[in-house]
Amino acid sequence: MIDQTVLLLVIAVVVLLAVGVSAVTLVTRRRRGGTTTISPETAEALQPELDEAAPPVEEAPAPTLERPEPAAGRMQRLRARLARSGTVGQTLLSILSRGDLTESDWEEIEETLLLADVGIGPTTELMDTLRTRSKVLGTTDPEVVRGVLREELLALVGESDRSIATEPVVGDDGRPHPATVLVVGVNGTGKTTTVAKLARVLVAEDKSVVLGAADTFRAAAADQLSTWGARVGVEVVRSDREGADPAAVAFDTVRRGREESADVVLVDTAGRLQNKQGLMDELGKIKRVMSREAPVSEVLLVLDATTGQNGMRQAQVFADVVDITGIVLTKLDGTAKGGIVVAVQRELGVPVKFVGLGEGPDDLAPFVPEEFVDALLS
Ligand SMILES: Nc1nc2c(ncn2[C@@H]2O[C@H](COP(=O)(O)OP(=O)(O)OP(=O)(O)O)[C@@H](O)[C@H]2O)c(=O)[nH]1
Repeated sequence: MIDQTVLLLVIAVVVLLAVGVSAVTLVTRRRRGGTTTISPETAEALQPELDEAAPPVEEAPAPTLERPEPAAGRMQRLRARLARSGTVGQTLLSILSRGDLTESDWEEIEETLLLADVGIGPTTELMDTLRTRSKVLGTTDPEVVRGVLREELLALVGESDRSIATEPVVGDDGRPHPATVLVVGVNGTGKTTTVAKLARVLVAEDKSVVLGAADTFRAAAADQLSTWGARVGVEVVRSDREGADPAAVAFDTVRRGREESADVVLVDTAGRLQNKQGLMDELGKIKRVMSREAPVSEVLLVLDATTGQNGMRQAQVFADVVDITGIVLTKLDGTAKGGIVVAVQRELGVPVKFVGLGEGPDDLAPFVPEEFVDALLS
């Protein structure tokens, strides 16, 4: 009898100990954030202890994704930011409206154009056509003069395909791959912010996008891109190691884009001075390595509009290393040197596709020549 009681007591102690150990293990695992699978019976038996031991886990609210502003019409919205560039248009209008222009008036026109960074070639061209047309017209009517100047400035900016590749294409291997866009330029021109802003433009067009943080010199650049990406639900491929091979990150980004069947892959690169041969060679390598996974559809050169002729020299070297297919002219807000739009297109033979008009997330506008010229003359 006593034996039976002792036996029952021992069994009760063992069961209690087993329940206690399971409860402690489960609580510890929950606190580490891991997961485990237990039977429904055990879960039921443990529930009271668990409820007491661990406070209910509060679900983090799902982040609300931003809906970026559609790209169309942005230049119109941001037109006031071109006010400083507009001084060139205003000055030309006032000189041309004087009538019977003297040589000193023409010199003033020339100086205005050169100061606005239009460049020598395009300036001479515009002067010639304006001389001819003003003689033929023989009028000082401000509206007529404005019309002539508008036409000639538009001709100078020129027509071009300013779209960027955003459609997946079928590769030589018969598999589809995303449009891939490599973004390059010297330090501080606004590459990282441009990549982020471009992602927003694409998201606004319902494109799926993967970003690559191949600026591995500056950890902050990858953080910056990740933050911007998270705001619109765009994945960012990056390396945990500072100074990692940027070509490897670029390659992984394209591969990830393929796995995800993304429409577009955008790759940010570190700023590099055009006279550092090693860094320029590295850029060539990034492009080559990316191409192993999918041909590079687009190379965008980001130029700071405020750097004038120096920017032009950079552009030429970049164009020699990686075929540039388009220019993004940043910081066009707050500069009187809007003429760089004309000069850079002429010099490189590739169009300005986007312009940066501020630091806000949607302050990147597709470049529309008519809206640009109208802003200069308003
Ligand atoms: N006003 C104005 N500022 C801009 C524009 N685009 C970029 N910026 C600013 O320029 C600064 C540099 O931008 P980043 O995107 O970090 O430049 P980055 O080329 O990636 O820099 P590195 O990686 O160091 O070469 C930031 O303060 C941006 O907000 C623009 O269109 N207008």
